Formats: sequence, C-alpha cells, structure tokens
Amino acid sequence: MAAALKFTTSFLQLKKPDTYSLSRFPSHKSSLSTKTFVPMAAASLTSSSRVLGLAETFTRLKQDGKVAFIPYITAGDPDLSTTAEALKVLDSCGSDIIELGVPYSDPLADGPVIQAAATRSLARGTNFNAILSMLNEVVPQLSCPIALFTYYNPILKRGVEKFMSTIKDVGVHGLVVPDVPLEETEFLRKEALKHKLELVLLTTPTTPTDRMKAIVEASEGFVYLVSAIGVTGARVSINSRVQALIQDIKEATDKPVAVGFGISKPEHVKQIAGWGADGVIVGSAMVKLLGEAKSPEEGLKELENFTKSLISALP
Ligand SMILES: O=P(O)(O)OC[C@@H](O)[C@@H](O)c1c[nH]c2ccccc12
Repeated sequence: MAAALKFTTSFLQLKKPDTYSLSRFPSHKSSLSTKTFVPMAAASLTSSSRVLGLAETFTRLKQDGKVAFIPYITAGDPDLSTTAEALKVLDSCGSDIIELGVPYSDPLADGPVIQAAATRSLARGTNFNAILSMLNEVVPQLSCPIALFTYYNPILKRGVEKFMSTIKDVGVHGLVVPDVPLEETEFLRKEALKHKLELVLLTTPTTPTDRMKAIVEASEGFVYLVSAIGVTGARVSINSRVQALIQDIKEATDKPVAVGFGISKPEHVKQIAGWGADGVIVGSAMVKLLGEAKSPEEGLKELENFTKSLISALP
C-alpha cells in the first residue's frame, strides 16, 4: 500500500499552538472508576524496571498464550490533555501497545473518522512539539510501549535523523509510516535501528508475495497486516481472506503479525485472534468515541468501557 500512496508535502502551518497542560484533569486515577484495573506491570514498575519494546511485548504475550491489543488514537483530538488521559486509560485497561497518530493535513490512507480527527486536532493548533512535550510527561507513567504513527512528510520536515532522536528521547518505542516510498524504506529502517526504534512495515491483501516477503523481512517489532483494501474505518465484517493472509505471512517469517483495518466489535477481535493473529489493532472505532463525545470526560469513559469490551474478547 505504501507504494500506492503518493507522498505529499502539504503539511499545514499550524495556528496558535495547543499548549499541553493536565490542569483540566485531576490525576487520572481519580478521573477513572475506582475499580480501574492497573496491570501488575504498571504496579510493579520501578525506576530500575523498564517498559518492553514492541517485539519483546509480543514475545512475552506469546509465552502466556495471549494476543496483543493495540489501540490507535489521534494526538490532540479533542485536545492534548485528553490524549494524555486517554493513553493512561488505554494502558490501565490492559492495552499491550498503543499507536499514537500524529495529525496530518493530507491523510491519504485514512477514512472519514480519522481524517476528521486530524482536522479537528490541527484546527486546535496541535503541533509536533506539543505532542512531544505531552509524551515526555506521560510515557513514564505507562506500562505499555508507544508506537508513533505518522505520515512520511512530518519526518522529512524535521529531518530523519533529528526526528528519530527526538521521539526516542521522549520514550517512544516504535514507528509506523504508511506512505514511505518503498525505495526509501531501507534508509528509514537503518536510522530507526540506529536509535533503537522499531519501524513497523505494512502489507496488504493485494501485496505481491515477493514484496510481502521483503516487507516482513524488513519489518521490526511486528508485521502490520492491513485486512482490507482501501482506507481505515470500521467495517461490518472482517475480510475472511485475512485467515489465509496471516498463514502466508507466518510461512514467510516468525515475526508477530498484527491485523488492523475495520476491527470494531468484540466478535471481530475474537475472530482475528482465532485465525492466528498475534495482535489486533483498533483505530477508527476508538477515535470516534473520543472525538465525537459530548465532553472529554464522557469520551474517556466510553473509551474505557469499549476497550474493556474488546480486550475481554481476546483469549
Ligand atoms: O481505523 P481502523 O479501521 O480500526 O484501522 C486501524 C488504523 O486506524 C490505524 O492503524 C491507522 C491509522 N491511520 C492509518 C493509516 C494507514 C494504516 C493504518 C492506520
């Protein structure tokens, strides 16, 4: 899919930056129901212990016979303070990896829900530096790793080397770039490896076998299997071809395979886990709850309930 996506340079010049401050929320514990589960890992996190990376997370889950739950949300929608709380809610509910999207003005691979979220976030003035300062404060409070999700243009604007060192400094573990041209993937991968970042690559139902094999060979952390043709967005049902696609990938690599696109119900999660996926990725359904709620507090509560309903469907 990456090669199909032309890469654009129309990154919006942002208006008044959305400064990040948690002042709107008391400590997130009190903004969540008292029975909120805090995973043992978080409870036992000390200054000496560290958050596992993406590949390590899958290794640990596989040893426990578990499937990774990987939510995606758009940074700054409805605002960065809510994003900070949402990251903690998703972590406290037991998410294994969180994909955090950098809003972009030309999100070619995104459907209407995530496009609207990016538009709202950019209209608020969300910028990359504000996202970094939020992450700098929130990542140390999380027990699961963050995979930053960005289109290629914001990386090029900052410079690949500078981009990689900057996100590493705030504790990001992985990177997902859906529109990096195939011929530039190797360079991006080398720079990511230099900064101990895991660059996750994507394969799709229409990716030729030879190219899929090259992608899974080069992908770090896990392989992202896009389940459907087209753009992101909740689907009524999941393409039954995904089962065979997962097996094809597993014949080509021992790396974990996580499936995304369209997943929006517990039965989707159960189905994909039953097909042998090592992880499930849910974006639009999460983004919709957060971005379209009557208030941030309501959005966070709905996000918590929805996340728990999906995680409870995993083995
Ligand atoms: O939104 P969905 O259909 O649940 O799919 C996950 C997706 O949101 C997330 O992984 C993602 C957000 N934007 C993307 C662009 C390309 C590939 C993947 C993505």
